[in-house]
Amino acid sequence: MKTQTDVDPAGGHAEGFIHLDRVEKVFDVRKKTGFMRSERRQVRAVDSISFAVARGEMVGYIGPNGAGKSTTIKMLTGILTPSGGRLRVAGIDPSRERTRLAQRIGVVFGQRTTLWWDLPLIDSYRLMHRMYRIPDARYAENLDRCVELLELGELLDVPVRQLSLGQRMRGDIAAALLHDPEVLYLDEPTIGLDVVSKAKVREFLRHLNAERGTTVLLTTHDLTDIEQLCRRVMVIDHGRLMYDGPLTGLHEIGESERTLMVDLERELPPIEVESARVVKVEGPRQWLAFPAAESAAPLVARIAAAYPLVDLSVREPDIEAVISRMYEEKATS
Ligand SMILES: Nc1ncnc2c1ncn2[C@@H]1O[C@H](COP(=O)(O)OP(=O)(O)OP(=O)(O)O)[C@@H](O)[C@H]1O
Repeated sequence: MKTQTDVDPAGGHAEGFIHLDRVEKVFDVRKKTGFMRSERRQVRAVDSISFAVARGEMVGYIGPNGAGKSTTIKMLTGILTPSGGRLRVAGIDPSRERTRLAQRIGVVFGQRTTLWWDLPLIDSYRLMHRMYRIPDARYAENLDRCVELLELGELLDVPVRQLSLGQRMRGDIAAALLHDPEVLYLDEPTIGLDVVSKAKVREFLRHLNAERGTTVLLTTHDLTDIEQLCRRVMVIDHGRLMYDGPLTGLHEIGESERTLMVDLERELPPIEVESARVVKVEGPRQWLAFPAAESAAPLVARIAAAYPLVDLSVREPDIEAVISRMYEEKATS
């Protein structure tokens, strides 16, 4: 399997800024097997995973439900202790020095908030200012930057429970960055957001990574997040690392397909065009599947030249489909 390693400026291989060496996490679970009876079972949530992420990289960490993504992130923050292997973040062993590490990392869980529900947004930030003992000047500078880039100005005095999901998510991202962390873990930061909010979050993360060199590990079910933000993606399934490389390579391995949705001026028979096939027609709207590794631009040009095209959009394949194709490929090779 292809693995990227960290290369130090002197030219040799150095330990990654985030470094996992055969890390494991096994949970002991009790399963009821009858009245007053239960059985002990072990769940291997993370199974001998090794990877290195260099400082300043923005990496996608994807996989189906229950694959082991959140467990990995919890070990990287020190919330969970690995059952085996070696793990370091910025040279720190997270489970041994959780408090020291907290000063250097930021975490955003899309499904949960770290903000105080009943307080205005700004009060949560003030509390974090104290909790993290952020020097006043640095706090003011970081807050100003986040307020500007995440468009939070009008929201600072609004209680968190009154914010929309997209506003709350931007508020949470700012909260994770007030203490200037070198690493940001994002677990589903765009889940449930509308198109405009997703675009704002992605734009901000791109800016953060480019301007501040923040190392980002991004967990998502939305492959568009990965496509727009990460040059490198790691795929985990059943606790094991299945792939580590560029997203295009993943599409090639899985021979996955993207979908082009086109709106025509009127109802027409299925479009006939090279390297794509119509999979659905509904009135003047048609859906075409085409290889995910190919650019959509020449396909769109061919359709526009031959058909009365009004509008279009491209949808990425879902992660589950890509991964099941990877398995099919393995089974037949
Ligand atoms: N505290 C726990 N006790 C027992 N089993 C757990 C615990 N936490 C996670 N697991 C199990 O470990 C496996 C991996 O779970 P994990 O939450 O890491 O997956 P995930 O990839 O984050 O999934 P999702 O995308 O659904 O959030 C699952 O089988 C889950 O049931």
